[in-house]
Formats: sequence, C-alpha cells, structure tokens
Amino acid sequence: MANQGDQLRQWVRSRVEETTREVLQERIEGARVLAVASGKGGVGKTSLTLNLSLALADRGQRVVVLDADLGLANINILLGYEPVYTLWDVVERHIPLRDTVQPGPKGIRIIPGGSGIAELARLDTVEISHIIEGFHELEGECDWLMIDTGAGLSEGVLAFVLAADETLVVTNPEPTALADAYGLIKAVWEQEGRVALKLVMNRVKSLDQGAKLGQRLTDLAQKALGQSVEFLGSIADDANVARAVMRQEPFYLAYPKSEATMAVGDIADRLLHRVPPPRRGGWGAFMKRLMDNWTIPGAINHQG
Ligand SMILES: Nc1ncnc2c1ncn2[C@@H]1O[C@H](COP(=O)(O)OP(=O)(O)OP(=O)(O)O)[C@@H](O)[C@H]1O
Repeated sequence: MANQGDQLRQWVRSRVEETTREVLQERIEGARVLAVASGKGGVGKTSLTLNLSLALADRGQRVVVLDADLGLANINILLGYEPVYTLWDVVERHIPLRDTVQPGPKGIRIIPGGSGIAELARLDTVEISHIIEGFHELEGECDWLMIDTGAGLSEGVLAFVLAADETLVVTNPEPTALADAYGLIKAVWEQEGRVALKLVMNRVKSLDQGAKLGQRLTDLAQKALGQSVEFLGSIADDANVARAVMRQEPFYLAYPKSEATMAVGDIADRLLHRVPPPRRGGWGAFMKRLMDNWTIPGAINHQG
C-alpha cells in the first residue's frame, strides 16, 4: 500500500499534469490573430501577408485575410479581382460580414477592408457588436486571421498591432526601413502591448545578411527596451516576386520553386512548429481591443 508521502507525490504530479493540460489548451484553442505590419511603406508587407497565407493553407490551415491597408485594396490587386463588398458595406449598409468574404486560391478567404477600416473608429456600441458578432461567427471555421495593416503607424495601424495575438514586423535591409521597424517595436513597447512580436527580413541579398540584420534588430529591442522579438527568417530579393505582381498572381503559386516561395514556406513552418503565443480570447476579444486601442494617442496619423 502506498504511504502518505507517495500519495502526496502522486497528487502533486496529477495536479501538475492537469495544470499543464489547461495551459496548453489555452495556447492551442481558437484561431490565431496575426497582424503584418511595417514601419516603412513598400517593404513587402502585402506580398508577405498573401503568400504566407497561401503557405499556411498548403499546410492544412484555414486562413482568412483581412485587408486592412487603407491605401489601396492591395490584396485584391495582387489576386487580380474587384471586391463586391468591403467592410464599408458592413459598417454603412449593415451587409453581413460573411457576404464580404471573397474566395481566394488554396481555399484562403479574403475580407476587403476598404474605407470601412477608417469607419471602425466612429462606430457606436451596437454597431461594434454587429461587427464583433460577424467575426465571431467566422472564427469557428478558421485557424488564422491574417491582417494586412497599413504602412507606418497611421490610421489605426497601431490599434491592429496591439490588438492581435501576434504581430509580424516586416522590414528590408535599408537603414531607413530598419529604423522604422525599430520605431514600430518601440511604439508597441511604449503602450506595454501584450502582443507577441516577430520579425521577417525581406529582400535580403543573402540569408546570412538577413540573419545578421535580424539578430542586430532583435538584440537592440531586447537591450534598449527589454522587448523580446522573435526572428522568423528572411526572404531573398527575388525577381520572381515582381514578375508575379505583373501577372497579378501570388509568387507562391506562379513560381513555386522560387527562393521567395521556399523562404515563405520556412516561415510558415516556423509559425506552426514553434510554441504559439497564448490566445487572447478569440476574434471577439480582438475586435473589442481594436476599438479600445483606436483612441491611443499616436495610433492615428502619426508616421514613423
Ligand atoms: N522579396 C522580394 N523580392 C523582390 N521584390 C519584392 C520582394 N518583396 C516585395 N517586393 C516588391 O516590392 C513592392 C512592394 O511590395 P508590397 O506591395 O508587398 O509592399 P507593402 O509593404 O505592402 O507596401 P505598402 O506600404 O504600399 O502597403 C512590390 O512591387 C513587390 O514586387
């Protein structure tokens, strides 16, 4: 018969197992909300959002992409189609969110934000709950909500970044782009954001250059701010990317053997195989944080 000491040890072990299970459950349940952002414009944010979404879809993931870039409906241009409805129709005309969803390649689905993104800022509680409900309904069918934000910190970009579970900061090797990427990381740190930050170096000359620059930026964030940023990898400067843009086809599909496609595949693998950040309450909670964050000073019309 087990003595009291053994019984106690057994009880402690089962409690530890139970708690671990609960923690893991919290980590793996619900769709992940990932915002893609950059300090500087034109560094490849939209291109990464779309092609990474396809790579995730290729790995069995169900992905919804929210095109929240106010400038242009870029995702649609990259895919070569006109959206029927955008988030604007949801906000202004009360069209169900589901009706805005456009089918994309490999089963990904796209929600064109259009000018509806700016409108989100002035919604009242009833209108917000209508939007939240729409997102909540879609969440059950998805593993990822990928958000293509605008460049810099303008027009609520910081609100999206702070509301997501994780934000992927994209930069290229140019000193100005690196400085602006650091500015974005610092802005998250200043707001004591709980979002998990990740970094991708785009348009590198070599993977070695990317790794060095990535290390330098993540070290700086850690030393100067105490802010951890996980480096996810680099994408080569690849002429196939521009070729695919001209064909209005994602490079992941048009050039499946290109360096850029391989790199995006590796980044998708890292996202899937490294420990995911804890979920922060699903899409409803994400939308709620988004609205709350929108009023942060500097979240609107503040560049760099
Ligand atoms: N790895 C790459 N190799 C070569 N060209 C690239 C690469 N990534 C992006 N580009 C080119 O850079 C240009 C800008 O890309 P993209 O539109 O994705 O940038 P963005 O950061 O989303 O821009 P914006 O700030 O306007 O939203 C595109 O024309 C694309 O062809």
